Amino acid sequence: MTDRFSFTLLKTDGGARRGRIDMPRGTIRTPAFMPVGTAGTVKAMYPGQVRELGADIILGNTYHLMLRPGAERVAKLGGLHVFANWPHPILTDSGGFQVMSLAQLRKLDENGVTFQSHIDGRRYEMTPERSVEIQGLLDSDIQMQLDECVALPAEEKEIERAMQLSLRWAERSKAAFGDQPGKAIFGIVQGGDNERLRGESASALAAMDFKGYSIGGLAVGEPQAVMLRILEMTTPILPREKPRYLMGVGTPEDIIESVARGVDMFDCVMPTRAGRHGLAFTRFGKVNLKNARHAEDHRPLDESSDCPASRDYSRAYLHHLFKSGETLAAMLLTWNNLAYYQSLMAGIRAAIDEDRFEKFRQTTKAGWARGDI
Ligand SMILES: O=c1[nH]cnc2cc3nc(NCc4cccs4)[nH]c3cc12
Repeated sequence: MTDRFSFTLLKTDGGARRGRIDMPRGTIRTPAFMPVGTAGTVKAMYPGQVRELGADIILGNTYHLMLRPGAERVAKLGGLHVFANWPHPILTDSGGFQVMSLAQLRKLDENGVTFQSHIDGRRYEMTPERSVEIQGLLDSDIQMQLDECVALPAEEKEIERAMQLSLRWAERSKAAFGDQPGKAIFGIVQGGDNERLRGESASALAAMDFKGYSIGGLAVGEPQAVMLRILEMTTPILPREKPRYLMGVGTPEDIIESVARGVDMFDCVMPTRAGRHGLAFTRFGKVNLKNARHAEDHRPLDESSDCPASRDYSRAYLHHLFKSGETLAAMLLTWNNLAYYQSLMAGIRAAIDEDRFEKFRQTTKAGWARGDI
């Protein structure tokens, strides 16, 4: 066990990195996928189940938790780990991204962003200092600076304005966080799809000596090629000995291509949200269980899987559950999808350990391309 945050780069294989983050609440094996637990729950899953699948860390959303049940209330109840019965590391977003995508009547200025709750219309002010205070009240292990993510496509001067503001907010967030050895705050690289601005943002943040670096402003609808091009020129500018976290990414293909370009940590609602809507992720690609072609298919999703949801239920039954709107539908497909994502991450980590990442990447992509037989 350790009393402080530390990242160890264990091995590289081409651009892919194998590492580990040691924190007081546990170790995070990288490359890592963080299931999203927005309101203090990974939807349709028990915490113990999420852990059994191999998740070392989950994500919580500051925006949702500050509105309901409230950061001070979570603190009064012992912090998010006690409240949600997840004793392992938790990473929280700063809330800024959700404010801009969910809240009403948002006003952003130098000091921060004021907004009205999408739940009850109450007014809030989010500043770099308040965001860090809220993440502290949640007892978050890995915290994010407050930033401004612009939607693409956008004018260069608009991207520059938001990137420069985010750098000023990075300084303020880091100052507010202070010195907490057992926790970490990450800077967030912005700059849209503009390589000059991305370089300026990454270089300036590297000089601020954060414990880790998030790459923001992506997975906001841009083509995958744009995301990968930005990654290719950004990760080499970030300190090699610190973790890189690509926010909001992604599909299994996005993840494997981003690992190849030096990313260590991922989070995405894809496996959980898509699962609730009938989309199964498997090693032979995606399967839409609402499709009538499954109505009499007695095969499970993947008989070779060690996950009961993938192995012990027929596609016909899963199809029936979705058509009937049964609660178990979301439970089983979320379970399958998170099992698949964690098995993909375990496969990536083992492949890097054994110097066969490129082979793993080709074989895995071929499996998806083969499609669902
Ligand atoms: O620049 C960012 N700053 C702070 N949080 C983020 C979260 C992000 N999540 C996505 N994509 C996944 C999405 C989830 C919901 C809408 S897009 N992109 C993201 C970018 C940022």
